[in-house]
Amino acid sequence: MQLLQNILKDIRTLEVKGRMDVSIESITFDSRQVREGVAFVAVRGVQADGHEYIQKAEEANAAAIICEALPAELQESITYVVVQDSGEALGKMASAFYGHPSTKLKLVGVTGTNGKTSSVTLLHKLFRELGYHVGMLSTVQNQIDEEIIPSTHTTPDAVKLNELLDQMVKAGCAYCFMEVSSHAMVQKRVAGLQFAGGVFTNITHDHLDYHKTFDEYIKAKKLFFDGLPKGAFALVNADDKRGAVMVQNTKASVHEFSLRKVTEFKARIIDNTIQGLHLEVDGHEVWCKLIGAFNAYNFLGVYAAAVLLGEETMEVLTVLSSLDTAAGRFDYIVSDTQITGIVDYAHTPDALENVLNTIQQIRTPLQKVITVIGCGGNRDAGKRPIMADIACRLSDKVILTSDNPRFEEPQAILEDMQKGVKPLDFKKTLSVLDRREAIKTACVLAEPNDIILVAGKGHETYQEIKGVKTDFDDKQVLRDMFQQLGK
Ligand SMILES: CC(=O)N[C@H]1[C@@H](OP(=O)(O)OP(=O)(O)OC[C@H]2O[C@@H](n3ccc(=O)[nH]c3=O)[C@H](O)[C@@H]2O)O[C@H](CO)[C@@H](O)[C@@H]1O[C@H](C)C(=O)N[C@@H](C)C(=O)N[C@H](CCC(=O)O)C(=O)O
Ligand SMILES: Nc1ncnc2c1ncn2[C@@H]1O[C@H](COP(=O)(O)OP(=O)(O)OP(=O)(O)O)[C@@H](O)[C@H]1O
Ligand SMILES: N[C@H](CCC[C@H](N)C(=O)O)C(=O)O
Ligand SMILES: [Mg+2]
Repeated sequence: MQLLQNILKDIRTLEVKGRMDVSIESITFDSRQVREGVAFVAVRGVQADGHEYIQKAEEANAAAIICEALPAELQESITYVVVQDSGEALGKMASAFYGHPSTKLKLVGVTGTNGKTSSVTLLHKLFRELGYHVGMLSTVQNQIDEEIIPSTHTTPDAVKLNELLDQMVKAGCAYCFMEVSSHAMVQKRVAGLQFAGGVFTNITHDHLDYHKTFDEYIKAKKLFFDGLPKGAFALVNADDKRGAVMVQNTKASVHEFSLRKVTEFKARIIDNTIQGLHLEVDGHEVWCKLIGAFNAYNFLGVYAAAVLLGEETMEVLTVLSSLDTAAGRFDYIVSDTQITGIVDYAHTPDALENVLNTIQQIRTPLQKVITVIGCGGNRDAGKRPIMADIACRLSDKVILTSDNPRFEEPQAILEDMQKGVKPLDFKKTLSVLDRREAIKTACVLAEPNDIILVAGKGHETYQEIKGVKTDFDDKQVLRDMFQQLGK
């Protein structure tokens, strides 16, 4: 319970109608959650405008309504507050409501197209091993030490986010490592948070359904670094050509890591095998369980962040070398006939290319590569033909299929992908709409020692069709098919 005036202390209000000393039991941006004592914040979204639900919030006896424009008629019993940007106000209000939890631990955000989950998972495991209580917010799951809290978004909404940070503070966490998505930046889900540091992994094609242009997508990611305070660190991958742009206007101290240039933190890949990476990091030789050149970036970024947070170099490298990454990232099983089935969350062109390049680097000339790939519905359609083309270029056989069609027609998504298949590759490509059947087909086609890559869903344990999620786990399906087919 908090007084409205305390929650709004750091927010510039344009107009106030009613008492500011009312008690607020909770904050919501969803009229369906409004009860007596609740403050409703009207936010403009993609599907709807929260301002259209102000009447619903009034009917549900909201204590206060925070909005960008007042409704025509006001209720006596409700306090109305007009702000410039209600999304930003929501973030700051949520932070104040929970007593600014982000200032009571060290909060580090990781942003970029790929590698966020891998990085925060490694950071969480590393700092646990170093003896700290640690929180994590990620696409796969949120965590407070070993307690798992299911996650619905890569970056939760501002209210949930501050509630989780508050729980972390109460559990004695010294750190929280979180993913910061570009959607979160545009929607100001992290407004009002105090970050101790930020990490940029890379930026490539994704989410253009939402951001419209690549420039807008870059701007969304850059906003995160623009907002970092003095005293925080801004750590960027200098091998990504947008690394420098990210930190152009930041007040934080800039640090770089690279595999190709001479920067403060640097690494070199000595060997890259299915057992893991052999690296040289800042002059020290290390082996790690992570697979693929792209994971050398994740390893180096995590190492650099830990050193910037004051940890000792050798201790960090020793612990990191023993860690696994997140579930569903280059996760593999080997069948009785030595077929390797890899499950990976590559759902962007860059990720798919990286994973397939890794497979090409570690396979023997006799091993065929069979790729099963789909693209999500109601998401960036531009990446569909590109991903199909990459799959064809780097595999011996490709099975195009479905990946969370959501509200789109699976067949239409498949046709978008097929447009990327070059005539020369028609022969190596099959389209199998049903994902289970597609994985089965890959297993039927595979001969002993071959490699099957099932890409796009990684850790996900469902298939989402028309708003309904049904159980589906790529790794389990692979296991079942190997067994069923006696492979
Ligand atoms: C496109 C997008 O990001 N949408 C998010 C957004 O919803 P929206 O803008 O569609 O909201 P809306 O339906 O237009 O409604 C506008 C406002 O009216 C309110 N409303 C609506 C109906 C009603 O009856 N009453 C009411 O008050 C809503 O609560 C909302 O505040 O705000 C919601 C609340 O925070 C999010 O749950 C929702 O995430 C949807 C489910 C989603 O799928 N988001 C994905 C794309 C996403 O956020 N992904 C990123 C990145 C993924 C990655 O690459 O890792 C993530 O961080 O997860
Ligand atoms: N540093 C990296 N650079 C390029 N590709 C990567 C990198 N790390 C991981 N990948 C690839 O991207 C996929 C997704 O990785 P990860 O889950 O860590 O990214 P993410 O940024 O969290 O993605 P999302 O935005 O969906 O949450 C992996 O399965 C792998 O194929
Ligand atoms: N976080 C990503 C996940 C995509 C995963 C893929 N399986 C799909 O459903 O498109 C997104 O929301 O775009
Ligand atoms: Mg993620």
